[in-house]
Amino acid sequence: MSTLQKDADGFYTPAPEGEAAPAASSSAKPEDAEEKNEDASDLIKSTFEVAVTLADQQADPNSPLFSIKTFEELGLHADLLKGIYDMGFTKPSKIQERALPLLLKNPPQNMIGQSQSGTGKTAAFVLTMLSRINFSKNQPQALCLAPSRELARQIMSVVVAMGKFTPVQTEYAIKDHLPRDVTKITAHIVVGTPGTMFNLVRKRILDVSEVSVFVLDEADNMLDQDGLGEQTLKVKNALPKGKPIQIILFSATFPDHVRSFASKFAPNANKIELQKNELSVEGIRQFYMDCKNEDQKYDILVSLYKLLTIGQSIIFCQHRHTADRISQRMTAEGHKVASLHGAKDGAERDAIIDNFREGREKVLITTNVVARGIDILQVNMVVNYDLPLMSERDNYGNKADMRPDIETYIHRIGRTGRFGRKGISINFVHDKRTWEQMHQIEVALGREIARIETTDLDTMEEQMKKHLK
Ligand SMILES: Nc1ncnc2c1ncn2[C@@H]1O[C@H](COP(=O)(O)OP(=O)(O)OP(=O)(O)O)[C@@H](O)[C@H]1O
Repeated sequence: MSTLQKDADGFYTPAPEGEAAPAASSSAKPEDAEEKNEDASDLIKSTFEVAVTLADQQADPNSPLFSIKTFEELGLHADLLKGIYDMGFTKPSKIQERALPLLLKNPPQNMIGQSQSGTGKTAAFVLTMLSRINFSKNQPQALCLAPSRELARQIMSVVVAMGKFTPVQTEYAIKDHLPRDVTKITAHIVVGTPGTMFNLVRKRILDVSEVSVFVLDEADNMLDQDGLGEQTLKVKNALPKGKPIQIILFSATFPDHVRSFASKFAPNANKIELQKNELSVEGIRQFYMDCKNEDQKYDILVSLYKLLTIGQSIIFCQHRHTADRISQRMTAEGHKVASLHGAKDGAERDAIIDNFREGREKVLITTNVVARGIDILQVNMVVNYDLPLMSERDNYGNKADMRPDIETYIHRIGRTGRFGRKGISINFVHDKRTWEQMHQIEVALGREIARIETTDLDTMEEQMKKHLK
């Protein structure tokens, strides 16, 4: 069992002996030393460290329940354990080790949990929702919000898989999903996007009087005042007052400007936080290519096609019209690519992501709509055709893309390198401004982004094969 000590800032960190090595020493491990037949949990063992702050100052961090090493130690119902093992999970990942004992404790406590992309946050909150349902009541008891329908559908697939041996009933709160004449949702767990979830509450189709768990996945995005924050807050404000509701916020990123709002949204939460220099996983090797101009970005993307299809790849553009334009052009030139963005209708979006998930499409050209949360293990390459930028208002109040959006960058590249796997990201830069924006990202993350000559695809292929091996 891990031994924890309190540091000067009041964070609990593992004592030096026994526990996992911190990031610096684990990065010194030669890549080749990775054993090929380790089980999946071993792959992500000790690649990062988290700081845990307990809301309850009296809690004993040395208690055996503070961090678990097996799912059995959680005292879960046998049907849930069966679900976990049926999914092929043998032991908890680091975030699950740390978060689950705190999440499952009674009386329930709020949680603000941060861990890198692809490290198993979903299972932590899904297991919490499932373990808090009273299956004899046919009423919604747990709500989960995500920023996109694609992510809501993926989370639901985890609820269904993990709850396979339980009588759990589920429902979506995503656009155009429920039949128009529906009057009442009786499912135990409802997963969806904030606008649709609020509409269902407002129309009294979704009765929230029995809700006891409220989860925000990609919480920093869900609380962002310029984006989904308003709708998310409306859902929260509709929840019953004077009744304890466990609020759970998870993300790989919590930028400073949302941290204080998150603490108000989930008061007295137990907190699990990453260090600033540990925000991206080590398995993702980052490159950039210096393109002559915008036009050459397209030519280079086409020349990369063979590499893009070695496994699966996601190409991120800043705007929908760019994603459409390059996918139409590539298709016309005989390449097989799919494009996905928020202007397509729900059914089409579902079909596109399902085709990609099943491997029927190998290259997905998209926008930030799938930057967060999407978990497709075969994706080994991410291309930032356009770097992610923050929209800011210019002097005339018009929206202009300016500063690099560090959080979105972390989430975008995190679509590869899932759960200890290896991945590659390539950024296209084409002038001084885009190079500087990329450099700011490099500095913020403290990880090298290596240059690859645009003409040197052989080196790229070599590097890629070596890294992904
Ligand atoms: N204990 C475990 N053992 C084996 N595989 C696991 C375990 N926990 C999670 N996984 C797998 O790891 C992958 C990544 O998990 P998940 O999608 O929950 O990551 P995440 O932390 O939510 O990432 P992101 O920040 O990108 O949303 C999934 O394919 C999941 O099935």
